[in-house]
Parts: sequence; C-alpha cells; structure tokens
Amino acid sequence: MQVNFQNKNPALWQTLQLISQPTKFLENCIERYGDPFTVRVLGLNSPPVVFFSDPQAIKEIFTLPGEKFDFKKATHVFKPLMGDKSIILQEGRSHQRQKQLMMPAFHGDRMKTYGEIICQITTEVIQNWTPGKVISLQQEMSNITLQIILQVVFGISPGSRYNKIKELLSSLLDDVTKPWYSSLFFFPPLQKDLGAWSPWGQFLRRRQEIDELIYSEIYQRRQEQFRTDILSLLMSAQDEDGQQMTDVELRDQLVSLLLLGYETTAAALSWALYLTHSAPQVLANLSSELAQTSLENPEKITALPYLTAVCQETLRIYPIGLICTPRMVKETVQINGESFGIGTIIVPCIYLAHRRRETYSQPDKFLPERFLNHRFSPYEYLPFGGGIRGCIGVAFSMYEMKLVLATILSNFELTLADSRLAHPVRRGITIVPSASGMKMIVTAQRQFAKVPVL
Ligand code: HEM
Repeated sequence: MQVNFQNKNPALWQTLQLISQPTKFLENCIERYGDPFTVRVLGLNSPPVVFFSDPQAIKEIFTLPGEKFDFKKATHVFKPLMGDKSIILQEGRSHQRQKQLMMPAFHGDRMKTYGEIICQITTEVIQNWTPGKVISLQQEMSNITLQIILQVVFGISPGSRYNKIKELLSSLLDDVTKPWYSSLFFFPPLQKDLGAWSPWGQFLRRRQEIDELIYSEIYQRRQEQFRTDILSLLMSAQDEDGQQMTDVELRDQLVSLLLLGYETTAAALSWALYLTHSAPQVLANLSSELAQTSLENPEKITALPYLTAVCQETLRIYPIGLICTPRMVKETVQINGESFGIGTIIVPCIYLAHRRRETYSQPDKFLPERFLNHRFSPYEYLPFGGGIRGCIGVAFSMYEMKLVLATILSNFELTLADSRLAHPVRRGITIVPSASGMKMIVTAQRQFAKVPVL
C-alpha cells in the first residue's frame, strides 16, 4: 500500500504539536483521519509514522517477528543517558539475552521480598504530613518512588552514597524533563562540551559523578554475598551460555531501570490520587475496602479487588507512556490486510486503544468498576505495552502502586487544593496531571490505619 500523509501540515509543525500537546494531537488525528492514521512527527525530514489503535492490528504488530523491524530509530535519543548497552538500545539476540537476564528479578514471586521496603519508605515519607499541610504530588510521589528504586533495584541503604546518588539523580532527572534541556538529546549537533558551564558540559560532568558512584557500588557489591536486591540478582544472573553482565552492562541497565521505573510510577501515583479524589464515590468505595482489611500483610493489600481496579483504570484513562516503542519497517509487513513498506514507522498507540468506544463504554469516565467483572485482552488494555518490547516492570509497578496508595489512604484523608479540572501534560517521557491536579491538602489523620508495623 502507498502510505498517504493524511495530515498535510509541515512535518516540523506536526512534531511540535505532538511534543507540546500529545493527547490533544492524538485525539484530533483519530477524529479527523480514523484508525490507522499517518503523520510525520519525527522532525523536519520525518518518515511516515502510522499510529494504530485497533486491537487486531496491535495483536498482529506484537506477533510479527522482531527481525522485520528496527527498534532503535526512536530510542537512540536515550543513548547519552542510558548508555549503548541499555536494554532499550538492544535488538535481536542481544535484546533477548538482556531481557532473559533481567526478567527473573522482576518476576511476581520476588515481589514479596520488596513489599515491606515499599511500605516502610512510604510511611517514612508521609510521616511529616499533618492536617492542614499542602502537599505537591509531584514532589512527594517522586521522593517515594526514587527511594524505592534506589533501595529495591540498586540495593543501596540510606547513608552518604545513597544521599549523594539521590541528590544527583533527582536534579539530573528534573533537568532532562525541561524542554530546552531535553532538546539537547534530540539534536546531536548541540551535544558539545564547551566547559563546565555549557549545558552539555554540565550534563557530562554530572553523569560522570553518578557513574563513579554507581561503579563503586558495583565494586563493593562484588565483594558481598547473599543480597536480594535487583542489582545483586543481575550480577549473579547468567545467560544460556553461562555469561554474566559486565560492569558497563550493569551500569547501563541500572540507569535505564531507574529512568524508566521511577518517573513512570510517580506519575501513575499522582494520577491515581488526583482521579480518586475527583470521584467521591470511587474514593468512598476504596476507603471502605481499605478500612475492612487488615493491612499487616502486603500480599493481602495487593490482592484487594477494588484497589486493583482503581490502579488498572488509572492506567487505562491516563497510560503514562502514550505509545509502545516505535518500530521502523525493515522488510515490508502486512498489518490488518494492508502492506507497509520499508522505512515506515509503526506505532501501537496505547492512549487511543484505551479510549476506543468499541472496547470501553464512556471511555472518558474514570470507572474502576469496568475492571471488576471483565477481563480485557492484552491488545485492548496495554498500559505496559506488549510483545517482545513489553515493559519488564509490570508486576513491580502494579505492586508498588497498590502498596503506596493503600499506605497513604489508610493514614490520611486528603482533598484537592484546586477544584479546576486537571489535564494531561508532558513531563519527560510521561504524562502527568497539569498544575491544578498536583496540589492536595491533608485534611485529617485516619483512625483506622493498620499499616504494617515494621
Ligand atoms: C506505572 C509504571 C510503568 C509504566 C506505565 C510503564 C510503561 C512502559 C511501556 C509502555 C513500555 C514500552 C513497551 C512496549 O514498547 O511495548 C515500557 C518499557 C520498559 N519499561 Fe516500563 N513502565 C512502568 C514502570 C517500569 C518499571 C518500574 C521498570 C523497572 C524498574 C520499567 C522498566 C522498563 C523497561 C526496561 C522497558 C524496556 C523493555 C524493552 O525494551 O524490552 N518500567 N514501560
């Protein structure tokens, strides 16, 4: 099939629209051009980029052999941050090997080991909340999820190295979400080290400091035994040829896990708190489920049906990553009976798949109940993507989301500080509530709190 550019605006204009108002751009396109639609959103000389939201098409894309696609076309921008050994920059056998080494550390059974740390960190962070205090969800949720990643994934205990890494990483991540700073990653000619005060020079020096801390942690950890954190599991993991990860591979995986796993979960938690507090009946149902449950056991919390439905519905209505990894066609492929030629970029669109009227009644409404009696297929509901590039943090982040939410809502009553509706805005690789949805007021300390005594 000859792919038509259905959107006739200049490529640069389309790219800027997608960057500045991603959800609005996607909604406008599907309304105007239908599904699938073709746009040019990869800069001045963008190839055709085709967005799909039909479950049958998504199923076919996920099941096509990986060799037919080049996955690096869009992910190469992460190279300076994550390193060229990062899982997201691997393809074919090398990607399979990395995934095989990393998956066991994130397997469902291992979650039990992480539950107590998650509850403990949340309890510590919310300890200074008092009735009347105004909290910023952006700050509080990022603080909780960054500490969880550092302790659970890196296995670093609080202390001077922990504080230093925490400080350096949070300021680096804060910077890379700013539009002017993130443009450095999209335009390689701007990547020039003109000294410590130049933007790229500053980035390189900060990365160097972080790397030194990570490498000394890896060195120290190689001398220790019997640890259960994810870094230790990755160090001892062997692929089918008996090979272990090198220090450079470990560094690149750690930084990737951190960048992909911390802001995403913080954004999901911010949406969950905003959405539940915008829907009084949902909040009442959730509070009543939590009040009737002994929260001493993380396993019991994560099995609660309404809490689970609230988290699922949050990620349906505002999936943090709007799209799956874009793939460039290397060999002509057939999708839903149509043929797509070499050079075309194929994008399974999570956001639009989650808003299809054919799949979800009242798709714009936050209705956790829809998950209580119905199981959606992995091509209709895919907040973590799917196929060979699917997210490795699915079980971990769902577990984390439920425990953090339950701990907060069992301890405090909150209300939104601003009654204006929040809308989705881009922050780095995620979409978060706009400013009006990010401030909450602590109204009371709950009486029924039965969080684990740790
Ligand atoms: C609510 C939280 C999260 C959401 C919504 C999310 C979503 C996603 C999505 C949509 C993708 C792309 C999948 C695809 O192309 O099909 C992805 C990839 C990935 N995510 Fe997550 N993620 C979350 C948390 C995490 C966590 C906690 C980790 C690890 C600590 C993680 C690690 C990864 C990795 C390593 C990949 C790349 C996989 C590959 O290329 O094979 N994510 N995630």
